[in-house]
Amino acid sequence: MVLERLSRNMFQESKPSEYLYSPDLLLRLDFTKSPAQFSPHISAAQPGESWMVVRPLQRSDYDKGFMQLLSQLTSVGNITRKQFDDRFTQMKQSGGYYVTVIEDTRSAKIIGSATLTVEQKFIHNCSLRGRLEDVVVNDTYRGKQLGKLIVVTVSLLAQELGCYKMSLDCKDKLVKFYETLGYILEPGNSNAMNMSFLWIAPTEFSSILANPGSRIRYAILTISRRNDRPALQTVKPL
Ligand SMILES: CC(=O)SCCNC(=O)CCNC(=O)[C@H](O)C(C)(C)COP(=O)(O)OP(=O)(O)OC[C@H]1O[C@@H](n2cnc3c(N)ncnc32)[C@H](O)[C@@H]1OP(=O)(O)O
Repeated sequence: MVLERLSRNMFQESKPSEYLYSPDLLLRLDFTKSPAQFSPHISAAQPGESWMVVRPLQRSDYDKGFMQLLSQLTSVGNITRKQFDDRFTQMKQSGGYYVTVIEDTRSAKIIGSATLTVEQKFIHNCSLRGRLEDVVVNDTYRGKQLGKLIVVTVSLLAQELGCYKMSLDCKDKLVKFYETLGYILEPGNSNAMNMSFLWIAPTEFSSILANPGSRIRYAILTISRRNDRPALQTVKPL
């Protein structure tokens, strides 16, 4: 019955759109395996409202506010439909990308998203490791368990796909949130370290050259081209 409903929600689109990965994978998730407490109980198959569906990203989600949702998490840039389409195709072809969303089907808007990426390893007998990325819930829908729902969904998906562990980076204030979902700060092994490379889109690049020092207080020392895009390779604070 539940599976029937989820399948119906997933396929009942007036114009079917391509999924990033098979929606069947989400039908197999067993929410009783998660330590997360839901009150009332909800799951990917039964998100608690008839107008809500948890599913893989679709190509048509560009028109359902997916990029606008991501902009509540971090800077996104002006992504054109072609850029979105190309990236969707690359993610699908490479495998290992499980961008999962929650849609409000009343407004045809994406209201939550989280990404599982699966790394293939040689260690631990050619194991798989999951990484949780880009978790966001639309600000008008927060506090209704949707953050928990989307994180638990992709975490169980990682387990279903055979990952031996799942990791994430987050701000200090979110540690408690993730702890309630089964993530653990391991003593002596919980430092996130980053080396940031400042990539810059061609349009932003020209605007910085036109207005040196206006938005970014760095001097450009060398410029390289990578993936056919100009990029700052070395920067020095002014
Ligand atoms: C790996 C990563 O991507 S880290 C990046 C996380 N994303 C962001 O910071 C983007 C902006 N924030 C958001 O989109 C949302 O606030 C989210 C995704 C963090 C949480 O979404 P919500 O739908 O509000 O979460 P949900 O309703 O499931 O809340 C679950 C619990 O976490 C707590 N919680 C939620 N957000 C926060 C927060 N920002 N700080 C502290 N606690 C929080 C809630 O109080 C709730 O606690 P309770 O179960 O005791 O009532």
